[in-house]
Amino acid sequence: MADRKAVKIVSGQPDFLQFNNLACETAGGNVIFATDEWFAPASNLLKREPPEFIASAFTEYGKWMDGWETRRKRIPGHDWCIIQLGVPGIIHGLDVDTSFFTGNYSPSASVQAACLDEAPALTLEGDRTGMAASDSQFEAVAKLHSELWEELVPVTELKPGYSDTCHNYFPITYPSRVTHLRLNMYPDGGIARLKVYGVGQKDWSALPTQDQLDLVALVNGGVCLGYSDAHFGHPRNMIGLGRSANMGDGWETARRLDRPKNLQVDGKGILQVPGYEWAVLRLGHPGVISQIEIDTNHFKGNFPDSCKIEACHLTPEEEGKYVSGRWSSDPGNKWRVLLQPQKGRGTPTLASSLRNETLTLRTIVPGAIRGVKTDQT
Ligand SMILES: NC(=O)NC(NC(N)=O)C(=O)[O-]
Repeated sequence: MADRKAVKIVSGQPDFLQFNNLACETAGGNVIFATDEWFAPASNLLKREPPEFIASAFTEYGKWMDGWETRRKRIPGHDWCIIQLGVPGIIHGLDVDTSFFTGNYSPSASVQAACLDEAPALTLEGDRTGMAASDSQFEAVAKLHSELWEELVPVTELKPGYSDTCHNYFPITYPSRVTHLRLNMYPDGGIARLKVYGVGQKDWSALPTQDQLDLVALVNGGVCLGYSDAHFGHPRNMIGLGRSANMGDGWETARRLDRPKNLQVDGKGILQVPGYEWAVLRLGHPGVISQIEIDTNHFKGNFPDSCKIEACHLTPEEEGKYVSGRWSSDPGNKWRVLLQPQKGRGTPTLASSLRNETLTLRTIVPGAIRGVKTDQT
């Protein structure tokens, strides 16, 4: 396989950024409680869009900020909020992003985790003014639930929200499934986003084996393990919840700017652009694949010329051998074609041509799907 680029790990950035954001609002993440939301609501922490700063924007509460920002504390205690993950799972890393909070960022933070079958029964309503609850009431709620929480990140100084310091990355080694996080700010201040990078973990034991479901979906534990290019959109977007809102919600590569020197004409006189883009996705569970949907919604002038899907079953050890940037080689001759190359369509979707196509490769029990996307001309 001609490899355009190895998986891109931008130098200095942690590997865990490749995983899914399990707390993102588009994955169903939700803030269920916050001690104070005077300047800006905690729900902003989970927004998918990068934080913004609008110098002229003020509200009746103060400067408009794109994040969670509490008042300057004049009483003992600290501010905290509880986040219900959209996709419960194993967490590999956190980004506490303080973008644009400079004179008002939270100086320190800690993060706790819990696995709760039900959301904690919080007796206090968080309110914007924070006036409804006295500090002792807040402390009572905190204490009530203290046995639920295990420490993921101890109290740690944060860096301010300038462009070169705003990402406060924390690699996490915590082997248990997490459903809820508690983010603590010491004592108060602002944080723009909390990104929770990990892999969803579903309880498969409760599901009948004959049920059809999307094995690669983020909510079912699917994850992108590698790709050739993610210039405009990461391939993990393909496995998000529901249909995409716009092009930014899909996988989009950069144009191959080296095209002119690589153009070839085949035996039939048809122009060919050699090479292709690829992404490797691990399924949430091994299974028999009977249907594939490839949705090119919104990609009209830039949909892929064609695509092909290959599948294989890999043990964790075998996967480990591939992961070190060597997805382009196939030493074990493992990959089998699941979907022969299909011509893409810009509109409305390629899915319409595949939705009814049943692939009955009953002899293959894939543990991964490899999607291969050619570049447009
Ligand atoms: N200019 C500010 O941001 N002031 C205050 N914050 C907001 N959002 O108004 C503060 O707490 O420092």
